[in-house]
Amino acid sequence: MSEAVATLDGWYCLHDFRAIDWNAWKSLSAGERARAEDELYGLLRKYQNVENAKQGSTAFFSIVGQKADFVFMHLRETLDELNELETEFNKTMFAGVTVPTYSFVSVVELGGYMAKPGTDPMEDPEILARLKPALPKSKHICFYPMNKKREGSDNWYTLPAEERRNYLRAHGMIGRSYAGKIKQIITGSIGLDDWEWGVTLFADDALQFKKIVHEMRFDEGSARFGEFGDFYVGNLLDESKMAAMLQP
Ligand code: VOV
Repeated sequence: MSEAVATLDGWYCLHDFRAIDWNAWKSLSAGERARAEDELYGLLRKYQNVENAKQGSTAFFSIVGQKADFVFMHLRETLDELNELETEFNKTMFAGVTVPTYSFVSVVELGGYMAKPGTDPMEDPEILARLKPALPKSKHICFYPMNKKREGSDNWYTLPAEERRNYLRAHGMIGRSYAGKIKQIITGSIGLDDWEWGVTLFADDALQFKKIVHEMRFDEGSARFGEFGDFYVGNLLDESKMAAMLQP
């Protein structure tokens, strides 16, 4: 049996994708729409307060294309809190005109492959900050789930740990060349959802998503072992942008 890597795990994560039922939204009266928006913006402010108190973080982005209209990416200490957030939103009037399209449950993860021997990573403030991060307010988001292949000789999980470490070192070198252009949050979902990881990228220039994913496809670790789900890409939302989007 190959040696399993010890992961470092941080905040739990829920990606909650919704579509807006535009006919239902337009059929509400002006008063009902105003109440629904007030309730939504009240929640956004509540999420911001949680982030200010460093008890979690929430990213709110529109989604381009037909897979969804917007996403909440929530990070919280416990799965219970994520459940409460979901239910709280579902009870709002605004949620009544949305349709859930996809969700992904995971936990912020750092692999132990690059761990420095003899040190306790949980004592390192830089690592703790990466496990419980404030989500970037970049202009764009890109999310996709992925697996590492388990087929015949291309089985990530039967590779010796040293070989996996070498692949990830090469992967990290490519990643580092995007410093300042892309921030990545890797969340682990083995045992939590239908894929093994969620990859969430943030950038001010959306073209950098295409560039990094393209470049990584040629890296042997991704070329041999990477399997990818649907891609979601979108733009940063706030109260005023959402209000403009919801203008009937
Ligand atoms: C934006 C840049 C960027 C950077 C700097 C970066 C660096 C690193 C390092 C150093 C490490 C190893 C962690 C450890 O062990 O300490 C990882 C780990 C990982 N990555 Fe990554 N990654 C990036 C970006 C980045 C992207 C764009 C993708 C998607 C891959 C693609 O083909 O589309 C990805 C995936 C992952 C995954 C799924 C893991 C976990 C693998 C495992 O088996 O555990 N990642 N990643």
